[in-house]
Order: sequence, then C-alpha cells, then structure tokens
Amino acid sequence: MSAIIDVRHVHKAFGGLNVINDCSIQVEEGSITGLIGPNGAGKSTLFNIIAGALPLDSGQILLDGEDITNRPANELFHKGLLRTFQIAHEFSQMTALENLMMVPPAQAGESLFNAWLKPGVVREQETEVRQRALEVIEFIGLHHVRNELAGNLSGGQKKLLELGRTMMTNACVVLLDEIAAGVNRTLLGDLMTNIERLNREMGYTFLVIEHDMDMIARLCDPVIVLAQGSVMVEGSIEEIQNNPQVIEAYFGAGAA
Ligand SMILES: Nc1ncnc2c1ncn2[C@@H]1O[C@H](COP(=O)(O)OP(=O)(O)OP(=O)(O)O)[C@@H](O)[C@H]1O
Repeated sequence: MSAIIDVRHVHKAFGGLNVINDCSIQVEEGSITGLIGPNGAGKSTLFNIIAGALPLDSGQILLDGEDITNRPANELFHKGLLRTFQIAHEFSQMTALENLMMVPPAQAGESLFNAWLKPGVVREQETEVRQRALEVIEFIGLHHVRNELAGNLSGGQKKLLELGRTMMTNACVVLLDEIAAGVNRTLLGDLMTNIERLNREMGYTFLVIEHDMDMIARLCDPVIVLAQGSVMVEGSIEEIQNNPQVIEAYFGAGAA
C-alpha cells in the first residue's frame, strides 16, 4: 500500500497559539484510518487544512503524490478528496433523493447554453443522475424516505444521507468528522456497515475523526493519536488502548 494522503511537517497557529506542530501523518490507500485525541488536540484543524478549508503556515500535503498544499476545497473535490458536511439549510427543503441529485458537479442542466441548445443531452444526464441517486439511496437504506424533506429526517438518517452524497461523486478519499455524534445505535450500525462496504467494495479510503471508541475499534486500522497538534502514537486499536501515554493524555496523570 502507498500513502494517498501524506501530511508533511505541517504547522498552524491561530494568533499566538500553536495548534498544529510539525505534524506528519500518512493515510494508506484503501485504509480506514482513525484520528483521535483529547479535546482541543487539533484534529478538526488538521482536517480543515487537508480538506482545503484552512491555509497552513508551513509544511506540505500530498494527495496520491501530488502537492495539494493550500489548494481550495472545490479543486480537491474534483480530485476526489472530500469531507462530509452537515446538510446545509437550503438543502433541508429538498427531498432526500433531490439532495443526492444535487451533488454531481458540472451537470449539463446547470448551463443555460445546454438547457436551450442541447435539451436532449440535459434530459439524458438527468436520467442518469436520477438512476445513480436511486441506487445510492437503496445502498444507504433510505429508499423508504427518499421523498421526505431532508430537514425532516432523523439525525442518523441525515448522516447516512451525507455519506450517500459522497457516493454521488468520484470520491477516492473521504474525511469523516464525528459522523457518529447524535446517531442512535441501530443507525450507527448501518452507517458503519456502509462505510465498510464503501471501503471494501468500492475502494474508498477514509480518514475518520471520532470520539466514539466503539466505532474507532470496529472500523479503524491504524489509529493515529494527536495531542497538542502532533502525533503522539500510531498503531492498532489494541496498541493505542494499552499505551500509557494515551491513557494519560485522555484521563490525566495517575490513570495509567
Ligand atoms: N479559527 C480558530 N481561531 C482560533 N483558535 C482556534 C480556531 N480553530 C480552532 N482553534 C483552537 O485550536 C485548538 C484545536 O482545536 P480543534 O477544533 O482543531 O481541536 P479538536 O481536536 O478537533 O477538538 P475537539 O475534539 O474538542 O473537537 C483549540 O484550542 C481551539 O480553540
């Protein structure tokens, strides 16, 4: 395996606060890599930097060998690197199926030129997108609520829909930021099964920030522990759970 995401010696400060300190991590292609750490460790900041939502101060980020340092999120999206976002307010008034159909970039129907001059092409593309959206909604187990407004879905169903939106793209690497938060156990099981299937059957690589240790234990290998903006330790979940440094970082001195 080779690193599809290669974070090299990244630094980031907010004002005088060094949040990411000489941080280097590699995410192997085809892995589900966990990123954990105490509150304020810098996990979301690192995610935002990788996803192109936040500029870094120094260091380098490679995607499949290509330098993507400080590239904007939309450019990374087209290269297949994306993160899940909560369903935006404007999408909550669309149905679950429409939310999926909105995702593909550069649909022919979005261009007035195409709509007027090539209506056949637009119709054909819309049919394909709809077909794909129906397949995705079946895959994520939301077919029965496909015509519900996204805003009316439960928290867990919205998370499944967010995952489904990544499947409407040509994603190769997906960053999942605390996707388990607020999701009930049954739907969380569905969510994890879908992540595993996307990984095994469709070759997605995942980088997962998560506080839910059950989810990390089931899905992630390896697990990277971030503390004060740099990597404290990396290994299997068993190695992490038995590491005295990690126990101390989470529970304070004396817990180990
Ligand atoms: N835009 C910002 N401006 C100033 N400080 C920030 C900003 N974003 C994050 N920070 C600070 O950077 C540090 C790391 O925050 P970050 O959200 O990356 O941590 P985290 O590991 O994701 O934490 P949590 O697990 O609690 O979500 C915190 O001290 C936070 O206050």
